[in-house]
Amino acid sequence: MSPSLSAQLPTDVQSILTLAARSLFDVFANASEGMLLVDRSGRVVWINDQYRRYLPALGFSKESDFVGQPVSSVVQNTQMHQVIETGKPILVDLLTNQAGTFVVSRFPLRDEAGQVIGALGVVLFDQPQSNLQPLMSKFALMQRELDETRDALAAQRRSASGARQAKYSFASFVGASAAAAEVKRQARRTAQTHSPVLLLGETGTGKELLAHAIHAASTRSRGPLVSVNIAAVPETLLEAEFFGVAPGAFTGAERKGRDGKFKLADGGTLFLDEVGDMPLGIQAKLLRALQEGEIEPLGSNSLLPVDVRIVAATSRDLPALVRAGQFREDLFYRLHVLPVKVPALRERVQDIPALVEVLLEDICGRNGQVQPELSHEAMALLMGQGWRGNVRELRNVLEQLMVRTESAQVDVALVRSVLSDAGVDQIAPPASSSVPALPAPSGQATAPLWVQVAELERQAVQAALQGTGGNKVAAARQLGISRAKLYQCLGQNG
Ligand SMILES: Nc1ncnc2c1ncn2[C@@H]1O[C@H](COP(=O)(O)OP(=O)(O)OP(=O)(O)O)[C@@H](O)[C@H]1O
Repeated sequence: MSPSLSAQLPTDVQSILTLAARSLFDVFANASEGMLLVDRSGRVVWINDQYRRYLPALGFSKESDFVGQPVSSVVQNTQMHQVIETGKPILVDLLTNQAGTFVVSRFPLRDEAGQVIGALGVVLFDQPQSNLQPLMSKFALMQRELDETRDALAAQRRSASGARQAKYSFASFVGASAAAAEVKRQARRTAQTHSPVLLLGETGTGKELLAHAIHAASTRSRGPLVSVNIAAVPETLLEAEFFGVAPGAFTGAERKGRDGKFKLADGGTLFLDEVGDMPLGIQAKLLRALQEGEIEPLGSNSLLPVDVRIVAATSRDLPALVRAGQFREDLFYRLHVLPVKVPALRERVQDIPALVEVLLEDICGRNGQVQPELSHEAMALLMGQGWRGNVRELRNVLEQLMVRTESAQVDVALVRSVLSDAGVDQIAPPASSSVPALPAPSGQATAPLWVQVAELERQAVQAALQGTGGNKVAAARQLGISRAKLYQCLGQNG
């Protein structure tokens, strides 16, 4: 039967709205899985028949024990009080409690004057896993695709910008000498804090390696590690490199804007290599970024918060630069919170055999070469050098050695020839009959540690003395110890 003409919509708006509200309520009441009403104070005043079946699961056997109670004490994780407080509906939400997981809607109820006088809760679905399965799996798929795309984009950005995960850990820092152990101990301690770290040491001593290791051992290890070699970036480009460029600030390639290293390192570590080479103008801006935790991209008038941990390194004498007015004193103190002095290779000659072993393994592995042995004299000669370029210079010499040898053993003559061609300054060329300062034979491994250490020290001092023709001052300097310590190592009292 078609609807009769008399069954038409009322003509005044108020009546239409009242009708619409009642109809909607009826639709919800019949099609939903349950409804509950609370008053202004959040007390349950009514539930419908469908809702009643959840009472046992909520821990109530009688409706009269449930109705009349504050909703937050009878329905775990309810958000009805939030709707009453804010007057805003929560159109779709997931509610999980001891009765299960539900898709729910919550609406404020208002009086004539617009005052919130209560709220209506509707259970739309009580088995979202099965009811909403197609929707949920589509959502999960899209979410997964979004995550994968985000990861791929972040990886692309990282490789394009120099941001990456740490390449080295503390285990990569080869050396068991007292000096090496001490620098590792200090660097490890800095990894546990959030303050800036300042790595001080000559070129090639492993400052960058330690910066990676500090990042890898810190709570930021999952974040990016971004490096800037300040000496390698022209002064005019440094500001954009650090702080980025706002869209539209420039024309051409920069039109779209670009993130700076600070932004790229957000949540991670920014390694500032050669910080002593930073121009004064940028120093002021860097100081502000460190103090305020905010940066201002070029051409933008707004400040961007960034959360970056700074590890800086320099081979220059920063206090001297401060005295000469080339480095800001306030920035120096800001960076000098956790200074770590990285020893020169000549201060830890005992580590040279282990370094040679690791570096040769790497070089030969890359070239597909069989790793040769170095004769004792050849090793002693390497241990007697000044190594102004430190581990990097040692590696270069070993690479050249590998190019020039085909034999299973490298002898002292070849090492001498490579050193002289490479222009390595021979601070202490040992006599060909020298006794190399090599680790104690394994037969001594059962002796108490202090005996073995003392023996190693004695051998190192003797090798250095032979290299300096008996000059104790030169030998002590070469070993990085005092003259008194040198005598002590020889078992003499100076
Ligand atoms: N203790 C070490 N163990 C193993 N390899 C090392 C060690 N120290 C340095 N190296 C290697 O020596 C090379 C130079 O090290 P790195 O770049 O970290 O030095 P740096 O002090 O940062 O130098 P620069 O100041 O010139 O930038 C790298 O190949 C590094 O892996």
